[in-house]
Amino acid sequence: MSPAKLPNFSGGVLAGGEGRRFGGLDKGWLEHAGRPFIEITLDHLRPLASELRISANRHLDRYGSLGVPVLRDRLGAGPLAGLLRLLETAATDWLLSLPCDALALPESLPERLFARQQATQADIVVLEDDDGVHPTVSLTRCALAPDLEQFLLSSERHSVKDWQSRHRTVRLRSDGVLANVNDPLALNRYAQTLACGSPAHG
Ligand SMILES: Nc1nc2c(ncn2[C@@H]2O[C@H](COP(=O)(O)OP(=O)(O)OP(=O)(O)O)[C@@H](O)[C@H]2O)c(=O)[nH]1
Repeated sequence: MSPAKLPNFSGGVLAGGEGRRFGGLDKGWLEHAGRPFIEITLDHLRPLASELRISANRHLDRYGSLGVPVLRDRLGAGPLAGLLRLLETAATDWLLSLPCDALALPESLPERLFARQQATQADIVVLEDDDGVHPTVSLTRCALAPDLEQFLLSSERHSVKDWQSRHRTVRLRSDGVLANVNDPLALNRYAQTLACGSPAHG
């Protein structure tokens, strides 16, 4: 699918986590190559999405200074809480979500997610690579927002995979690099592989 044929979609960056593996730092504001993670991640979506939003729970003014609406969680915990806010306020039928530490993405990811959705008529498409499934790198039908709200109200475990498994969810096998850096080791490894000229899985 060419960029010109992409359906309208909403781009959402999940940046509301506690960043425990980074010592509690706000991951969106960590830097790689002199740029905050949040800016690098937004750039993946900026040229293609019809609207962009950030889901965050601290440093709201700072996130707001990026010129993108910022949504604070209202219900639930973990990435699903952010996903709910992004889904229920989207002005489009589809949400493409990314974690705020998505420093590198497989090429043409939006086109490939939509192509997989159209081929399968799934409600959710999640990215999978050699490291496993990445539930927050996904395309989700926004009409699922009321179901997600019910799920958050009724379940104790707020696992993204558990919620996605209630719906027609398919995987998109990645044939490229996804660098989402969850801890300092992964960030160092990513920086080193870039310095050697060959980005590797993060
Ligand atoms: N809005 C929102 N986003 C969240 C929440 N928890 C995690 N996220 C985001 O979801 C994505 C995946 O989260 P994780 O990497 O599993 O968790 P994290 O809190 O960022 O990091 P750790 O504390 O080290 O596990 C990240 O981009 C987080 O910022 C939350 O409670 N609310």
